[in-house]
Amino acid sequence: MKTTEVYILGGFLGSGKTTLLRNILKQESEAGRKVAVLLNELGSVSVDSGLIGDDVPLKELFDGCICCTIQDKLEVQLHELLTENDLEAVYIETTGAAHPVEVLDGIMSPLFAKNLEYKGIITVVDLLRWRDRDELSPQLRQLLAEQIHHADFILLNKADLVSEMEASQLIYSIQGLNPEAVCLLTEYAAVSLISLQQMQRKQHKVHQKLDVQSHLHLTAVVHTFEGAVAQTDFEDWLRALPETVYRMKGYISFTHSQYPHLFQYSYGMPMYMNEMIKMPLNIVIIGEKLDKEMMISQLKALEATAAH
Ligand SMILES: Nc1nc2c(ncn2[C@@H]2O[C@H](COP(=O)(O)OP(=O)(O)OP(=O)(O)O)[C@@H](O)[C@H]2O)c(=O)[nH]1
Repeated sequence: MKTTEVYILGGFLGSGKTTLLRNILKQESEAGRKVAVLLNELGSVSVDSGLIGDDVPLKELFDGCICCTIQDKLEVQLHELLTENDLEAVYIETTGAAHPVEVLDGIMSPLFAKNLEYKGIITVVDLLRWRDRDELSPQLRQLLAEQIHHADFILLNKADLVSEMEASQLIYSIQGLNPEAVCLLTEYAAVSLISLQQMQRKQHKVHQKLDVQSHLHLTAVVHTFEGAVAQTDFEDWLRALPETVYRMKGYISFTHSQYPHLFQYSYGMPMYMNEMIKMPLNIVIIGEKLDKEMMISQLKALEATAAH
């Protein structure tokens, strides 16, 4: 399997995600790249899939939001898409009510994390809704703010519906929540594919200038264990992790048992399940401000200690 780029399209209900997706697919098709789409709809009738051409492999996830109910299904469908098609990129349109951490968690499976190049989160913001955010419930306002905070690329959409003066005030407030993301004022989510493809490179440049610690965006670190580790050492390592590690999952082999354990970690709580077969010993770590090199070298050190 070759490496496939993965983009997450997020943003509140009605902000313009489908409009963006259609726009991207048109450009992808013109560029001759083979891409697929994962659509997540709330409810069980597909509305958006009719908008996508027949030549684009498509999987739909019904009845629930990627984050809450159907992560396992998402994993299977993504796996099928990746193995059945030689894909350049996968676009995942999330329900407007999805939290970015949960979505990234849903796609970063230890089974195929190595075949994915996670490019980032593109958030579409409806400028009218953002202007009138005080009318929303505190929970929804919080979700909108989180979607902006975690984005790597923000489309300030429906610019035609606000005045220039309003637009500049709204941009200012959005950049305040996420100074590092690329912000673009758009009408009907008109954005060039090239600028989306470059988003990581741009970020990278910014990082070099700034302190690595000030990096705000969600990161997924993937490590493959070569051997077993001692459970007590591993748990010491867990306890010392920063609070910005939100999720971990993977297969881990402990020195005391023959088969690996499925390991899940969510906001500080580890959970283990016995596996009865050999699994690839990949572990995925999701969080903010993660020091990838340091984490991997710490995990390697645990393996080295166990091997002696
Ligand atoms: N005026 C205006 N309307 C827009 C713009 N972008 C999208 N729309 C319209 O807004 C509506 C919602 O757009 P969608 O692309 O379906 O939004 P969505 O985020 O996919 O919506 P959900 O799937 O319900 O979450 C559609 O009627 C679009 O035509 C824009 O820039 N300006």
